[in-house]
Amino acid sequence: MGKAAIDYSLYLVTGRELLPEGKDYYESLEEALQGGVTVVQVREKDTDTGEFVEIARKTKEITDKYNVPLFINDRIDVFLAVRPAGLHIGQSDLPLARARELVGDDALIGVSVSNVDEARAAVAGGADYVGVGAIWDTGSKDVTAKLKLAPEGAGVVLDVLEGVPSVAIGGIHPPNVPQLLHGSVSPVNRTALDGVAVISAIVSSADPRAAAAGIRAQVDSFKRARKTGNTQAVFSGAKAARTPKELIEQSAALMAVVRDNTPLVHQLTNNVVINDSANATLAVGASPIMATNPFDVKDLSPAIGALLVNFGTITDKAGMLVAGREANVNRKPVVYDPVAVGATAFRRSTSKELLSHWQPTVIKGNPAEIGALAESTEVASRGVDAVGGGFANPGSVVKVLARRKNAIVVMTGKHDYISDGETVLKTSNGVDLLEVITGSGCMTGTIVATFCAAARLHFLASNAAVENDSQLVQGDHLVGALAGVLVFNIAAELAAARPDVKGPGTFRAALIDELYNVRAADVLARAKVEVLEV
Ligand SMILES: Cc1ncc(COP(=O)(O)OP(=O)(O)O)c(N)n1
Ligand SMILES: Cc1ncsc1CCOP(=O)(O)O
Repeated sequence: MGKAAIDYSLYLVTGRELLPEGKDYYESLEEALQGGVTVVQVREKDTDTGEFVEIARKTKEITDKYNVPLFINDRIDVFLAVRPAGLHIGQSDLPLARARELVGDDALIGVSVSNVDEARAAVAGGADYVGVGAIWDTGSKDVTAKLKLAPEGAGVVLDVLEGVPSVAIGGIHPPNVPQLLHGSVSPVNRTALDGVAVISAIVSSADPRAAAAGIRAQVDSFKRARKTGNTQAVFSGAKAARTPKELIEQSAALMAVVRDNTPLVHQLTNNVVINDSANATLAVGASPIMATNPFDVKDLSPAIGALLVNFGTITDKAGMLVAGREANVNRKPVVYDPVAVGATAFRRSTSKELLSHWQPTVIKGNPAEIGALAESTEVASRGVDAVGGGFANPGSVVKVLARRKNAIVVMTGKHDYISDGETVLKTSNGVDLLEVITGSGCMTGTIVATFCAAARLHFLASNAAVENDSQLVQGDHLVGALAGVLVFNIAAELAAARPDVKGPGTFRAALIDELYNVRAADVLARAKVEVLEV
């Protein structure tokens, strides 16, 4: 008998110790199955063999009723006593080759992997699926000393699986499922997870049916969209190759969307630029809100058009963590500006923490910041500024980083480079005076966030009836990012050309004026955009 194909969408690992008080294990299991669990693994860490076998046997009776495959965690003896669909083993358990000899060729074997080497070995050894983790910290198992992969780390593992199915495990709960699914799409092959494995998200719930149904719906909608959507550039919403003229026209069109809708642009930004950023937001026709308190930002999230997280002075990390997570939950664009991220170890670790907590839609930085995120040593940073001549191939740097982070990447400079991991754009607007006022890069982030809000609103207005979960945040954010860069730089050009501008001080005031005055016609006439790759 051959192996049956398994739907790994929602993989329940049991944990009787986590049941709510008074909740019966078998009752919880059955409700979870009714909610849509597709695979079950019995995991008993401190149970005598006899009792483990009895629990596994009864569990199998229930899973059989729902036609759901059952796995046994770690214990070959329990597997052999009960003969369910398969065995799940970790790196310190029975070796895969020995396990295969004992269970036979018809049984399935799942293997836990936490890095590329373990994943390659599991694939070579004939694993039927891999459990990738731990993704995040969890109270269900002590993973304190272990590296937590976060969605990005899981994506790197998915690239070496050669078609072997995968589930992610560790700290997975409904609010982070969309971030996990979208953020772990692999950088090279664009492979996605086949499912999520959870203990506490279902077992600890008083209503496991509803808990399971909620997560199952999240996984199903992601999978549906992957099947039907454009999987090449799912995070930008780009559907087809476009000419520079089309991209410029689409960018200019978003200016009216901003002015007609006045989106609320929530900004956690540094205290050097907070006032200029708020004024720049108002000038282009949007509405700034600069709230930083974690309690405040959670309530605000449903109402905002977009979120900007600029960590220039990193005074509000708690607010940044909550605001980004809530923006993901509410499916709002998140623009991340990792100011001077390469300059200190603290900044690097804070950036890692933020990006493991939420999924950005756009990452905007100067060459030093983008280089630091890409772990490149080609461009160094001095404080908040980039030094040196720049990257030999800037288009490739933004494209590779975009694929790794599953985000649009904008690298600012004399020329700006923008990529969604497929298309690479180069823009050449702006003026030298931008370099002698503080916060011009931060204001670019603000205006990019504003136009990403518009890109989402534009999508929702024109596709109201269309289900499209292929993106975490709907809308064409490649164009949102491009529009932000163009509007800001063209306003700067208009400001610099004014006869009343004599230097940085007058330029700064004129820039706010011209962000207010700049029109679609100016963008159409002045935008310099090249498509380097499609
Ligand atoms: C689906 C899935 N993935 C990973 C694990 C972890 O297994 P292991 O590494 O053997 O650790 P323990 O579960 O034994 O603590 C899993 N159980 N299931
Ligand atoms: C068994 C296991 N292996 C890695 S993390 C983990 C625990 C997952 O539990 P939870 O879903 O409650 O975080």
